Amino acid sequence: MKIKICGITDLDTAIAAVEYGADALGFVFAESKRRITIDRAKEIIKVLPKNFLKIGVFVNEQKETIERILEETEINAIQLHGDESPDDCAGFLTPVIKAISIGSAKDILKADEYECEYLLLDSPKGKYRGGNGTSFDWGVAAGQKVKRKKVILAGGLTPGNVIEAIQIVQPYMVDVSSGVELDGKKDKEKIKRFIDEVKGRKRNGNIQIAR
Ligand SMILES: O=C(O)c1ccccc1NCC(=O)[C@H](O)[C@H](O)COP(=O)(O)O
Repeated sequence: MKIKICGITDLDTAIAAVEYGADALGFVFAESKRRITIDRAKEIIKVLPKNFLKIGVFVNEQKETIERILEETEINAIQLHGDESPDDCAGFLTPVIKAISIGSAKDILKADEYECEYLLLDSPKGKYRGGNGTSFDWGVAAGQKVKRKKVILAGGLTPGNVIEAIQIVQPYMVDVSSGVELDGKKDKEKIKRFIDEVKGRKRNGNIQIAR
């Protein structure tokens, strides 16, 4: 099971998350309380391992802007978290994650229209387009076959609920932001607890992972 920690804004947290065992970090370039500047992202990314998965999160952004940020920052995957069409998601040289808000099972079927490598299932949009700390009904996504795509589960995950969510949805990766924060800031202790839970470091028994 892979783990993405999203909404990284400082080097200390980024390094800690990598050391604890995160597989991917997300940097939000859209309107958000976690928005990061290109310069700050560059400072963090240059310290991270070259092949580590560094994901830029965008909402309805111009393709040229995304490509410029990719070039400047060495971000190596993009997450499109707005109303991007299948055409908007095509033609990038880096892997694309399309985020879909899940209200009902038919929302997952929309995914078939997209040719991207990853599909991120998130709760319906709140004030910003993501990172709202609310979950959707995981039962809706249980056992859904998403053709040719790796599923990333997001939305309201915490160290306390992530194992149940994994058991129900059986994703390829889990993604967390609010659930590893304290007073609106990333909290290293919570990040460690989240990662330890998912990696099974403090648990007895096995969880069945299908993908
Ligand atoms: O995190 C944000 O502030 C954000 C703002 C605008 C678009 C996307 C955003 N985050 C995307 C993510 O991948 C989050 O990790 C995902 O929505 C889950 O967030 P949370 O429910 O807070 O764990």
